[in-house]
Amino acid sequence: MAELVFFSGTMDCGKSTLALQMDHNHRARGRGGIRFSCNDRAGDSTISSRLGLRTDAVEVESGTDFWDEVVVRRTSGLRVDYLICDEAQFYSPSQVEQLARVVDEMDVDVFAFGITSDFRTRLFPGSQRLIELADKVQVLQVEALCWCGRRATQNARTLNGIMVVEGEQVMVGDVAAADDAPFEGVVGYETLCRRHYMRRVTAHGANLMAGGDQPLPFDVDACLWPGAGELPRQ
Ligand SMILES: Nc1ncnc2c1ncn2[C@@H]1O[C@H](COP(=O)(O)OP(=O)(O)O)[C@@H](O)[C@H]1O
Ligand SMILES: Cc1cn([C@H]2C[C@H](O)[C@@H](COP(=O)(O)O)O2)c(=O)[nH]c1=O
Repeated sequence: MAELVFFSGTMDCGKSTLALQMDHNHRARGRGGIRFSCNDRAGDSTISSRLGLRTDAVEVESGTDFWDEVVVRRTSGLRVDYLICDEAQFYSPSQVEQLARVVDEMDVDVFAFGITSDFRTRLFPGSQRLIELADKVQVLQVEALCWCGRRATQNARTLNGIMVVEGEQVMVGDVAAADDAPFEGVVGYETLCRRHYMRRVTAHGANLMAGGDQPLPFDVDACLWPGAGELPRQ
């Protein structure tokens, strides 16, 4: 029996890598699938992994109807046994409902991959609907880490390395490597543990507080930015 599975986690925990691996494994056994993505960092109509893999995909737009996408291919004789749905946090709730219908009424497996919550810790509407409807929600085994070494559970948005809590929900961007200096005016992301998210301490902020010459991690938990410790307002 087909299933709707949501593989979820923070940014940079290996979701797109797993999406490409699952597609490869199913295809290698003769199954037919369609790859979808939405707003991938590498550009439209692409699934890209930070491990270096990159494959073409159908770009999901606001008018995309997953039911029609499967029907059109099956009608023209193509085999569709499964869908790979990357960046699924950006799909609309009604598109997620279409995915559930494709599973139940066409017996197509749907493997969806996406981040659960946004830079304000709020669920993306697409992720919320997936959590509500999925047969299984699987948290990825590879843990993204906070600069302090704890498991990262939050995706912070940064500007010049400083965490921001105001802005549009959707802003395509990437996480920086630990030794990259934050670029002037560039919006980025950083995975943080809840404690450092709540206190708004990014790696850059922690380095500044440590005087810049002390290797991380160190104990900055007594040092707080003004406003840190408050939950970001909606
Ligand atoms: N140079 C590297 N060597 C080994 N693993 C890497 C390297 N760069 C990235 N990775 C792995 O790739 C993961 C990110 O994979 P990716 O599929 O792009 O994540 P996601 O789609 O969840 O944002 C990292 O957590 C890390 O495990
Ligand atoms: C937290 C957050 C993230 N995004 C964007 C940034 C990236 O383009 C994607 C996540 O991609 P990944 O493959 O999981 O790294 O989402 C956003 O638009 N808004 C946010 O709040």
